[in-house]
Amino acid sequence: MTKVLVSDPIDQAGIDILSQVAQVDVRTGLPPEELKAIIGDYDALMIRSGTTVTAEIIEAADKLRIIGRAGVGVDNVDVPAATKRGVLVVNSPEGNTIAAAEQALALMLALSRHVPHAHASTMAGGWDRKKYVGNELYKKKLGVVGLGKIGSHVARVAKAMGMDVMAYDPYVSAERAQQMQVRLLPLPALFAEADFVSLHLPRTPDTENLVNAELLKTMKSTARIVNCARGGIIDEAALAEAVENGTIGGAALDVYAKEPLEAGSPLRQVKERLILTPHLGASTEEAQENVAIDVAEQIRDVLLGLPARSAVNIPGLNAEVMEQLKPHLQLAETLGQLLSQLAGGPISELEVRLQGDFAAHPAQPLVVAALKGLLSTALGDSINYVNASLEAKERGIHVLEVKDDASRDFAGGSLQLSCRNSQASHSVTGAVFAEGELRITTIDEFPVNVAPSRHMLFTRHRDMPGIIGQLGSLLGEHNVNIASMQVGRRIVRGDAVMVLSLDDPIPPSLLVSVHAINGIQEAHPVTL
Ligand SMILES: NC(=O)c1ccc[n+]([C@@H]2O[C@H](COP(=O)([O-])OP(=O)(O)OC[C@H]3O[C@@H](n4cnc5c(N)ncnc54)[C@H](O)[C@@H]3O)[C@@H](O)[C@H]2O)c1
Ligand SMILES: O=C(O)[C@H](O)COP(=O)(O)O
Repeated sequence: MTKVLVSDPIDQAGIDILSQVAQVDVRTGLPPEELKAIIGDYDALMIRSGTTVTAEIIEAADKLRIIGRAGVGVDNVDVPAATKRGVLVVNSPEGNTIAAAEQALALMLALSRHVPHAHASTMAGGWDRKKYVGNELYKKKLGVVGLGKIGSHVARVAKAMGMDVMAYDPYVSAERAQQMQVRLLPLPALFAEADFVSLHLPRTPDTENLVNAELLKTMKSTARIVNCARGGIIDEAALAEAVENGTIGGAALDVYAKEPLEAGSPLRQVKERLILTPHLGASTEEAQENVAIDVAEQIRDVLLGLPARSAVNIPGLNAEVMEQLKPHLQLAETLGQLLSQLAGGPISELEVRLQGDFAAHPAQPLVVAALKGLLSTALGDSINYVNASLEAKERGIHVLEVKDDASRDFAGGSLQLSCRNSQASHSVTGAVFAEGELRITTIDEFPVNVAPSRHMLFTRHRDMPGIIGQLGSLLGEHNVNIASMQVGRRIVRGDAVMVLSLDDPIPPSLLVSVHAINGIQEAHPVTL
């Protein structure tokens, strides 16, 4: 029975989808040791930010095929460790965009009007109208750091509220900023000019403690900062001090370097002009339903053998590409399998050549598929689209991609894989014919026209009378049935190749006899 573990609170809509294909166990708040102890039973894991999926947990996950993050950030998953193990990681890149943007806007408004403190004071019996005089957002300068999905929505709404919006994002073009009517500024200038700063960038080694004591000192003493992105981007001790000392006008945080926020955090000591929420950016009913459905559908699909649409660790190979390129990927994988069996040993170089109309397709997915096929002979089921490139790199396979749209051998083009190792080089070419039918069209540059089949035998031999008959009789004597046979040669009585599609595999003892036939130089049994 396929089993899915849900280890964080997930909307019921997601559980219902998973239940269509698997037994779903919801066990939230598991300590890491307990998660490690049970993960080996599960085919899929669905999480939010509450579960940390370490390399140790992935190592213990013998059956795990997919980790689904019902949200955006996968910084709580050791993605390289998952990739190495061939475990797919998927997320929901857009399901909570609006929720997170609205949380940032809510905190900006709450900060500028002292909403939480005024509420607490009123609830405590007070009626302090003077202390809580605030500021308007209208005509104030907002600096958005990270103009991605959430940052862009914040910028749009802020503009509609009459704010003057500036942004810092080293990866956003001037055209995009112009389209959004946002001024792009360097980070120091943005911090110096802003009345409000809202952070919407990921936490990476580059962005860790990006907002430190030094940068805070450059802000206006009335300026306020909001972080609904990730903890660790702001130095929390420096921020607590800057708010306490009046270096800046206030701050609102939804995310923290360590979550849950530690009891002894200096942030908890700040009494005024600081608002803290417990990572609620994505916590709307709408966003939770969106991300749960988005990720549960992907887990369901992957468990059914279908591609995922938002895979984090196979960039460029989403469901749409997989669907469009299905026969082409299948061809690349088949040619990879065939090539590795012809080579019969380690390969140091693989060339993937997209010829004619094939060159119009993106090369990367075809390279990944070719590598998966190539490595599956040695690594079996442990190799997949997730870890194929990494495994190839670790094995020192140098990959060359070539697009040659001038070569016009077939309508639709062709794909050629060539490999080199210390002893020899081999090449195979294939094409996708009408109705997605696959064909092997050359072997070591000899022309053939063969549909791949489960069991095959490839020979290199001298083109001379009697060889085909001898081989046919030999296989017949050993009860190996030949489904089809083809010979490819470039010159009469020169070197030739023979391709046999067989109904049965060739036993090793029979292969010795095949090699013994006079004129046969090489014989490679192939299983696809
Ligand atoms: N508080 C929450 O509950 C919550 C919810 C959703 C997302 N998030 C977080 O919000 C952040 C933004 O999410 P998104 O969906 O908009 O992501 P996104 O990928 O669409 O946008 C991130 C933007 O940051 C920019 N960026 C990267 N490095 C930068 C740097 N050094 N300086 C400035 N900009 C940089 C990127 O170019 C990109 O435009 C992420 O960290 C995400 O994890 C938090
Ligand atoms: O990255 C995200 O999607 C947000 O931080 C939301 O996290 P959550 O799913 O734990 O609320």
